[in-house]
Amino acid sequence: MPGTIAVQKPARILTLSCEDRPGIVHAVSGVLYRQGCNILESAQFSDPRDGRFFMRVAFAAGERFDDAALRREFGGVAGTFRMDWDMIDAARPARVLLMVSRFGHCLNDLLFRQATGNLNIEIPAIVSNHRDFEPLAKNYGIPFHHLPVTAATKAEQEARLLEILAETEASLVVLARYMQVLSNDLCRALDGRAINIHHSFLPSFKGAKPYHQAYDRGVKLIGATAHYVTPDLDEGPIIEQDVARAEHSLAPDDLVSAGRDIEAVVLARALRLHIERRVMLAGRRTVIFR
Ligand SMILES: Nc1nc2c(c(=O)[nH]1)N[C@@H](CN(C=O)c1ccc(C(=O)N[C@@H](CCC(=O)O)C(=O)O)cc1)CN2
Repeated sequence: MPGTIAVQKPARILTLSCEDRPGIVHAVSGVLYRQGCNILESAQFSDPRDGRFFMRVAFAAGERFDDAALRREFGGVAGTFRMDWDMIDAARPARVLLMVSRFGHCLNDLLFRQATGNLNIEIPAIVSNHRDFEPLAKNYGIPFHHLPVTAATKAEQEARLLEILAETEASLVVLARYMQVLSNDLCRALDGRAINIHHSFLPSFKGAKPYHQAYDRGVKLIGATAHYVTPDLDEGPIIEQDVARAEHSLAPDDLVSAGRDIEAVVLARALRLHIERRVMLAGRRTVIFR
C-alpha cells in the first residue's frame, strides 16, 4: 500500500568473534549487501584488554536470498579473519529441555511464557529428580521424565538425561531450580548450552541455601543470577542478574518468597538473551548485546 513501510523481520542472526583489526565490519556488511540482505540490527564490541572483537547482526533476506550462497561467501570472509561464527534462522524456536527439583516457580513461569508466545521456544521435555511437577507437565501436554538420583546412581541418571537430550533434539538445557550438582563430564557435554538460575546475587552466597546465608549475613539486597553451568559450582559465566531490597524484618522464608519473582524474571530474561544470540562467551565472562 503506498506510503506504508513493510516492517522487515530478521531472517537470520549472525554472531562472530575474532581478533580485532580494521575492516571487519566493512567485510561483514559487504557480504550481506552483495547477498541482497538488509541489516536490521547490528552491535559490536572490541575488548581493549585482550583485543577480541565480538559482533551480532540481525538481517532481513532479500528477494533472491540464498542461504547456501550467503554461507559460502561469508565462509570466505570468516577464513580471512579467522572468525568463530554462527548463523541461525531467527524465526525458528529454540528447543529447550527444562530441569526442576522441588521449587516450581521458574518452571511454571517459563511454561506460561512459552504457551502465551512470550518466549520463542519449544519445550520437548521436562526432567526432574522428583515427581512434584508431573501434573503441571501433563497440564501443558509436555513429556515428563522422573529421573531420581543418588551419589551411587548419578552416572546412570546423567547418561539417561543425555539420551533424552538427543531424543528430543533439544539445543539447550535450563536448570529451573534443579538442585543437584552436575558432574564434570556432563558439564563438558553441555558446555555453553546449559543455563542455571542461582538464587543469590553471585558471587555472594553460593551453594544450596543462599537465602539463609543472606539472612545470617544481614544483607540489604538479595538477588538472583542466571549463568552458564560449569563444573565449578555457581562459577559459570553470568548472563543476567537482578536484586531486590531485603529489610531486617524479613525472615529467611520471607527472603525465599521475595526471591521467587526475581529468580523467574532473571531466568526468563537470560533465556531470551541466549535464544536471540545476544550472549557471547568471552572466557569466564560474557558480552551481552541487549
Ligand atoms: N556443575 C554444576 N552443577 C550445578 C550448578 C552449577 O553451577 N554447576 N548449579 C546448580 C544449582 N545450584 C545453585 O544454583 C545448586 C544446586 C545444588 C546444590 C547442592 O549442594 N546440592 C546437593 C543436594 C541438595 C538436595 O538434594 O537438595 C548435592 O548435590 O549434593 C548447590 C547449588 C545445579 N547444578
